[in-house]
Amino acid sequence: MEDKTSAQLEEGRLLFARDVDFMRSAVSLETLPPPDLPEVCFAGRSNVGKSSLINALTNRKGLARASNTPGRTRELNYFNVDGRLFIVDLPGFGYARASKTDIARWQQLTKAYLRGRPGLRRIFLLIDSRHGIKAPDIEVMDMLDETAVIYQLVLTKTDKLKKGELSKVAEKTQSFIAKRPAAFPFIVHTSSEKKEGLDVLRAEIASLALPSNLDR
Ligand SMILES: Nc1nc2c(ncn2[C@@H]2O[C@H](COP(=O)(O)OP(=O)(O)OP(=O)(O)O)[C@@H](O)[C@H]2O)c(=O)[nH]1
Ligand SMILES: [Mg+2]
Repeated sequence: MEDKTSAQLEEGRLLFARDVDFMRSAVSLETLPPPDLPEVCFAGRSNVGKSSLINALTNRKGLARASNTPGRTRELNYFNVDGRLFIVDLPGFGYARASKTDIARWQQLTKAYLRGRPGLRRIFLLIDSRHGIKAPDIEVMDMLDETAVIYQLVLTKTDKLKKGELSKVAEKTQSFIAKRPAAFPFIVHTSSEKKEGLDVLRAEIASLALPSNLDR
């Protein structure tokens, strides 16, 4: 994991200490908000912990709807962080308890979004640390490697693993992305449950946001 300076960590903490508001749910590319701010999104297989991580980062339990049932998030949910950045909670891929038509529609929307959204500064691709990188993740990375948007891997639910197990997964994941052209070279380890790795992720996100009012 990347070392952040104390100034970077502080910048991240300050950003997330400010207002974070749910903005809108979009079910089509036409209903996305105008791309007026830089944005980052949380992508990953169903149930990997995208919504929980947004709640943990913002310290707001019910902000993004998390659930035990895979396929909980079905729209692109926009959050406005202090007027400086959008965070987008994406529907998961790889599973959904819904009709085939619905699944196809969500996935088409998500893919179109990931490929062509103006203002999208980084895709955080979440990987369940218990499972590691799976075929559907590779499919998404293949697609992203063809685009100019950088994606960064985030290992989630690290509280479920013993230290030794986690270092093995981390090592494997790190060597996997070393060969990927659009992958950000550092992975982040997080536990929303134990609130670990959040400050590093906050700092990374803050580095992509507009400068704060004070600096503007
Ligand atoms: N132990 C543990 N469980 C977690 C963690 N993060 C999420 N979970 C659990 O994993 C399940 C799925 O979490 P969500 O945040 O809803 O996952 P998601 O990726 O948003 O799922 P979809 O919206 O279906 O794509 C929930 O039961 C969470 O409580 C974590 O850090 N540790
Ligand atoms: Mg979700």
